[in-house]
Parts: sequence; structure tokens; C-alpha cells
Amino acid sequence: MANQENLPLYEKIWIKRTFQRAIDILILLLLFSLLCYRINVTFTIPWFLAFSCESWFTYTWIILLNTKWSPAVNKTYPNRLLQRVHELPRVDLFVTTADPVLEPPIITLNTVLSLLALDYPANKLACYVSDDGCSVFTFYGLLEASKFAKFWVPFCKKYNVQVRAPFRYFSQVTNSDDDSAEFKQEWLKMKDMYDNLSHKIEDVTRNSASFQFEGEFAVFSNTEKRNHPSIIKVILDGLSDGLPHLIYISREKRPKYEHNYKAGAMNVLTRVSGLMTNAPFMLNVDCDMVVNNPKIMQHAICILVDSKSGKDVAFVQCFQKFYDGIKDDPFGNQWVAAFEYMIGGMAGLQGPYYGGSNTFHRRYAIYGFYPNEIQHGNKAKLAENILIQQFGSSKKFVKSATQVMEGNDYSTHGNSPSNFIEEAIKVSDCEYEYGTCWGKQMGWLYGSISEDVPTGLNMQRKGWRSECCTPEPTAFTGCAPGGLLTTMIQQKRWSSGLTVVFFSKHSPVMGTLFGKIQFRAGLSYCWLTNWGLRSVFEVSYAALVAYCIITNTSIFPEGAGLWIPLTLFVIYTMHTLQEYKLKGFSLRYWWNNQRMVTIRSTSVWFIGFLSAMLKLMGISDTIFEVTQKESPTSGAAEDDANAGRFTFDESPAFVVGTTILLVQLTALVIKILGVQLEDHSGNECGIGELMCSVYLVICYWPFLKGLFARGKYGIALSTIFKSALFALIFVHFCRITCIS
Ligand SMILES: O=c1ccn([C@@H]2O[C@H](COP(=O)(O)OP(=O)(O)O[C@H]3O[C@H](CO)[C@@H](O)[C@H](O)[C@H]3O)[C@@H](O)[C@H]2O)c(=O)[nH]1
Ligand SMILES: [Mn+2]
Repeated sequence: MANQENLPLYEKIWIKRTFQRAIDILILLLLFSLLCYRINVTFTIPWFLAFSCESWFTYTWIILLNTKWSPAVNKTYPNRLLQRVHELPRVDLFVTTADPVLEPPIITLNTVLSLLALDYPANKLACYVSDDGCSVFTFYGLLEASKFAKFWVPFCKKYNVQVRAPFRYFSQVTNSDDDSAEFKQEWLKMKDMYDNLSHKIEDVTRNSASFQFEGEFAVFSNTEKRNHPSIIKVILDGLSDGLPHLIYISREKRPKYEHNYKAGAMNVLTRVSGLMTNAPFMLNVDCDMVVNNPKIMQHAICILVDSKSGKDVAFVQCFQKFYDGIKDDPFGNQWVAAFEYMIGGMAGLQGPYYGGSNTFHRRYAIYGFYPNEIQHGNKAKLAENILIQQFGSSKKFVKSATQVMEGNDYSTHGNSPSNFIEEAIKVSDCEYEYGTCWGKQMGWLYGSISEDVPTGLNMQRKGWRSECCTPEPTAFTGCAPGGLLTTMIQQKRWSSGLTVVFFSKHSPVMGTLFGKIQFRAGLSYCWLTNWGLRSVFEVSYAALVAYCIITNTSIFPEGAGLWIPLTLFVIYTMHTLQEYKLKGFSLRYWWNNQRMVTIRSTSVWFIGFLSAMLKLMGISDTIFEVTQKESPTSGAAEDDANAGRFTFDESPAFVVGTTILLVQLTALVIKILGVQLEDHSGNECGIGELMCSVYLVICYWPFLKGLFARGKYGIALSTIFKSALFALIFVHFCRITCIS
């Protein structure tokens, strides 16, 4: 038995990738030789620009290689946990939703149902739903779902169901002849009840005009999305039905107060749950991320409570995987390779970044403390007036926070969450955070629309580590953005938010220089936060290539020297292909992802970068555009043949991409017609520039088709006009610089 006690609850297993490392180094050497070659050549502006871009690409390669270099995965031992720990710790579950149209309530309900049915003692769980949409339908849906949960949760536990989100379950599992009669009967009953539930919700949303704002719903009658008081409702109070608590929260919003999007919502959830249940750990999921592995809680807890390595783990991150992804990932938004190689790589350093969803947080770390403060018992911190300054004026909340600091278990002693409603309303009001540390030094940080990354960085800066948790089956699955536009908007948001982080005081550079972020971990965060900046160099390079063709100059070495960039291109391509093949993906899958890397890094990332610059200069603010989630009942998903086709609309997100395409096409046409301008420097445009240009056109092929298609598959005329105008200005610019 004593022996048992010494066994760790989780272990880190290092992955060896010797062959890939060799290729990584080879690519690096080639990049260096290209740079050396440039240094030895006479100075011209295009050469200098090429040199700058290639230096940046080399830097990107170094930080990428650094990130991938020592990958690790964690193996967790839930059985040991159950033997060791007499009582499992409590966990508060947070779900955020913001818009009943973009995020249909039925999706949120399924996520909530899957959380309520977790394989974990129900009295240890409390589920909090934050509704930034202040939608009566979301609330109505949750009420109905809580009634259904009384049957659904026992059913899942009795038959050990794996997928506990009903819409996923009923689309995957049918009852077969092998099943017992009892199961079949119950299955049918459940399906019937679920169908009923989803019809009810569909009906109310469809007939929204005739909704009766009575009784429970009366508080919603005069609310506007951005102007309403706090509404907090205890839907299940966890004392009787053997189900976790379920609490609905719509924080106060007023037009003249910033609400800070998701970060603001998360901070309210943290405070309200602090009052009501104050669990030492909290799980946060987006409204579409349903539990796919009901035992996930045990796995994550193994890491967080491990007596040796777990103590300084601030958060445990599970990958964001997606259900019903379109075949071969046409929009490159399933992120499989990124998770495997980049996040897996970070897991071998100070830990993965916080990805916003599917994350288990240590409340203590979210409150802004350092990992060792708990042992040193930093008593100075306990003075009430200081705490009120940091945490805000609710004495009850400050008391709960003190308990977190002292590491005491805060037991609500069978107190129903309903007893705390008044205080909970107070801590979710707009004014509550005024003058406190919320969003600045602690909690979810404000200022970037990728709030997750700085929030994670803020903890790692204090010396916390993080860990990945990747049990089989996958912990959570969500709804991948359905089409090109949704993907582009999401990518733009990330690029913009990450750029703001890079230039803010929460930047990984600052964290490494002045905080406790380890050097290599800091570099890996640079890879992440440089997406926006990287696009500047990629767009410049694309422009440079076209410039060379149009003006008949060259940036690539001639003769034997041409082999350097050529070899680089071929080896790099083979290398990425091999990475995908290793994970069992098809050629098509690889190419789709490759193409999307080029498309997004030369278009929306660039727009995101520009909007970040405007924000940093104080000219305009960035807004969080919520990603649209497909409703499972809408049947809107396209038939298979068209699911992967690129669709466009008038969104400015497409202007940069279309411009790049038009510029490359113009350059190639000029070359083919032989009407290039004459440059007298004597080095003529060669095969290198042409290949780059053709490669770009191939990547942008779906856009090229879009130029000639109509309807939603065609690029809007207004986009084409704007892009053509930009392309003309560019060609004109080439002419004047060439002649002068
Ligand atoms: O004002 C807001 C805006 C958003 N959300 C919620 O935030 C979550 C994430 O929004 P979503 O549009 O689904 O973003 P994704 O594109 O999926 O977001 C990824 O990137 C975001 C940062 O850019 C993170 O916040 C997310 O957790 C992460 O999944 C959703 O549950 C929303 O309901 C709010 O609660 N309030
Ligand atoms: Mn999401």
C-alpha cells in the first residue's frame, strides 16, 4: 500500500522524432545559406526587402522548430486517483454563450447536458451558464433541459453511455437487435423525450413574437442585449435530484460600460461561483464543446492534484477537436497538425497555451497568486482592505477568496446557491470591477479579443506550468466553423488579438525578460503571437515577387545559387507532407491545409494585423465577432458535394486575398505577353520569381474560380472592383519606381 502512495498520478512521456529533427536542421541550414548568399550581393532595394523577409522566415522557422523540438504527452492514472483520494475535489463548470442566433440554444443545452452527466460525483459539480445574449430562449431551454436531465443523466450512467450530449448520441447510436429489451425501451423513451425537447425549443424560437413573458420569464420582458440588469437564476439546486447545481447568469450590461466580451463573462462566472460553491478547480468550455469522454474530469484531476508535479500546474488544457468536420478539412480549421506538433511540443516545455475552451483552471492561479505563495502563507496578502481593493467590495466574495488563498476547503454546508443570489447579482454588475484588479492582473485579462492567450501567459509569467490532457476517447468535441467566411472571421480575430498581445505588457518577450517564463517557452509563445506580424512579411514577399516579374528584375540567385531556394521549397514541402502522412492523413487533406496556411497568412491575418495596429494607435477598437455554430436540427449543412466549396460574400475579409491573386495574375500575363518594363540593372526576372507567383495562384485557385462563379460561390463584384483598383495602383507603382 505504501508503495502505491508513491506512484505518480500522471507521467510525462517524451516522443522521439529523430528523422524529423534532422530535416528541421537541414531546412534551417538552407535558410542560413540563402541569407549568407544575400549578404554577398550588391545592395538594391528589392534585394534588401527579400533579405528582410527571408530573415523573418528564418526567425519563424527557428521559433517553430524550438516549439516542436521536444514533444511530450501525459499519461494519467484515474484508477490510482480513486484509490488515493478519499474525496474527489469539487469542480465548477463554466459555459459561455453570447448570441442565440449564432449559437442556437439547443447547442448550449447539449453542452450543459453532457456536463451534468459527467462521470463524477454530482454533489461535487456545479454548472454555471453565462448568457451574454440575455436571451429568454436560452433560459427557457435550460429550464426544459433540466427537466430532461432528470431522466437523461441516470440513463447515461446506467448504460455507461460514452457520448452524453443527446444530439450526438442519437445521431451515432441506434438500438440494435443485440440490445436488451429493457435498453431498447428506454432508448426509445429517451429519444422521444429529446425530440420533444428540441421541438419545443424550435417552436418557441420560431414563434418568438408570441412568447409569454410571465412568471420566471418576466424579468426578460424589458431587456435589450446590451442594456439590462443582472439576471441570475438557480435552475437546479443540486440538493435533491442527484444532479449538479445548474445556474443561469446574464451579467448586467449598460451601453456606457465596456463589457469586455468573453473575458468579462468569465470573470463574472468566477465571482458568482466563488460565492455559491467556490470549488478549487473550474472547467471552462465554449457553448458548442460537448463532453465526449465522460471520464475526462478524473483524468484532469489526476494532473491537478498530483502531489509532486501537479502543484505548480495552473491549468490543464484539452485539445479542441471537432465533430462532423468536412472531409479532408477544406478550410484548414480542424487544426489537427497544429495540435499534434505545436501544442504537443509546448507540452514538453512550460506547457501548452490556454486555448479558451476545454480547460481546467486552478482557482487559486486565476486569482493571480504565485505557485509557492500557498506554502509560504503570504499573510500580508490577507489584510481585508487590500483584498477588497483587489477583488472588489463584496465582503462575502472576499471571504470566499481568503479561503481559496488559505487552501481551505470551503464547504457550502448544504447551503443552496439560491441563498447567494442577492450577493451574486452585486458581483455581476457593471460597476463591480471598477478600480479592482479584475482583467488587469487577475482573472481573464481584458484588452485583447484573444483573451485566452494573455490570461494563460499571465499565469505562466508567475512561474506556473500548464499541462495537456489527451485521453482516449477525445475529451471534448465542438462545432468547427462551417464555411470559408466563418473561418476567415475567426482567423482575423485571432491574428488581431494575438498581435495586440505581442505588443502589450503581457507579451511573451516581457514575460521571459522580467517574469518566470522559460526561454524556450517564451519563444514558443512568440510563434503564436506573431501570426499577425508574420503576415506582413508574407504579403511583402508576394508583392515583391510580382514586382520583379512586372519590372523584369530578380531577387533570386542565378545559376547554381538558384538551387538553394528550390531545394528549400522541395524539402519543406516534403517535410510537411510527411508530417500529415505520419498522422494518417490523405494527400488532399495535406494540400488543403497547406493552401489554407498560405491563404490565411496572406489575407485575413494581414487584416487582423492592420486592425490591431489601429487599436494600438488608439484609432479604432477591435470587436469580438462570435463564430457561427451550425444547429444540429437546422439541416443547413450542405450536401457533401458542395460542403467544401469556397463561398464568398461582400465581407472585406476577401479583398486582400483577391488583390493578391489579381496582382499575381497581372504579373504573369505581363510576362507571357512579353510587355515587361525594362530595368537596366542587368539581372532579369528568372524562373524563381515565376515559380513563386504560380505557386500563389495555385494556392488561390478557389478564389480564381470564385472570380468567374456567381451567387454565393462567386466573389462579390464590389470585392472584385476594390481589389482591381488596388492591383492597378500596385502596377502603377511598379512602373514609376522602375522608370525613375
Ligand atoms: O461577448 C462575448 C463573446 C463571446 N463569448 C463566448 O466566447 C466563446 C468563444 O467564442 P467563439 O465565437 O466560439 O470563438 P472561437 O472562434 O471558437 O474561439 C476560440 O478563440 C477565442 C479567442 O479568440 C476563445 O475565447 C475561445 O474560447 C476559443 O474557442 C463562446 O462560447 C461565446 O459564447 C461570450 O461569452 N461573450
Ligand atoms: Mn468556439
